[in-house]
Amino acid sequence: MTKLSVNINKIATLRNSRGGNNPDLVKVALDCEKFGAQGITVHPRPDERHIRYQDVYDLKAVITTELNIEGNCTEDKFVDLVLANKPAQVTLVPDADGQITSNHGWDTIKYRDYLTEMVALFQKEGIRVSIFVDPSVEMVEGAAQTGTDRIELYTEAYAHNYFADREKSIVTYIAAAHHANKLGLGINAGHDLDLHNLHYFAQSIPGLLEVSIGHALISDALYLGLEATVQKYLQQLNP
Ligand SMILES: CC(=O)[C@@H](O)[C@H](O)COP(=O)(O)O
Ligand SMILES: NCC(=O)COP(=O)(O)O
Repeated sequence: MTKLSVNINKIATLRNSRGGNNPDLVKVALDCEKFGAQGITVHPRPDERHIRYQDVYDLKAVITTELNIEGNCTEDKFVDLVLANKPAQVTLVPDADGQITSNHGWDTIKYRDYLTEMVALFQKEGIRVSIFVDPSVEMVEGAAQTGTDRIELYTEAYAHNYFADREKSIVTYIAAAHHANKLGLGINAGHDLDLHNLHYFAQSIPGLLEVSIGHALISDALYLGLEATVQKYLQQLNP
């Protein structure tokens, strides 16, 4: 079974646009869980333009499914936040300053020693670690050498090319997934997955444990409502 972790960054973006607490981020997270989501993902960024550091404490106190905190572990504030909250999972994403959204995975070969240290630091606290990577056998190989529990395949390229040629767009992901399975790494995936491209991705990737989805899911909820939307995504994953 592939789990759905709902990324609620966009709810925080909407809330922050008026300075109050509408929509209520914690309530949305609890509702996502009530509607069937098996996890909540947040990706705090240093400028706190959506998820604020305090949000992570507030969420950790109440959610009952897995909390997945994504972000850049070269930021001390991020590392401290993760260690203080001890989520079920931390996903290490190599964001550059001022980046609009995530746009590449870690170079797990160049930064292998650094990542090995970070993985050990989080694992020592009982936190499962996932490293965000491009769909490349070499990057999966490098990730395995860090001791990480999982990788998260960066799916922007797949999503972008899905309508032009879905068979071609998934080739590198299948190869990366086979290699991860061979090395005993768990597989997560995310970025720009939506109701069009999710089912084909989930059925094509062997051993896909979790997807984290935010932008499209929250956008769909404007039309369909949050409950129906979460259920539609769950249906695409595990028909
Ligand atoms: C790692 C990843 O692909 C997502 O977390 C994405 O970066 C969401 O972040 P934003 O909501 O800031 O775009
Ligand atoms: N890890 C990917 C994620 O959390 C959500 O990405 P997106 O669906 O907002 O593109």
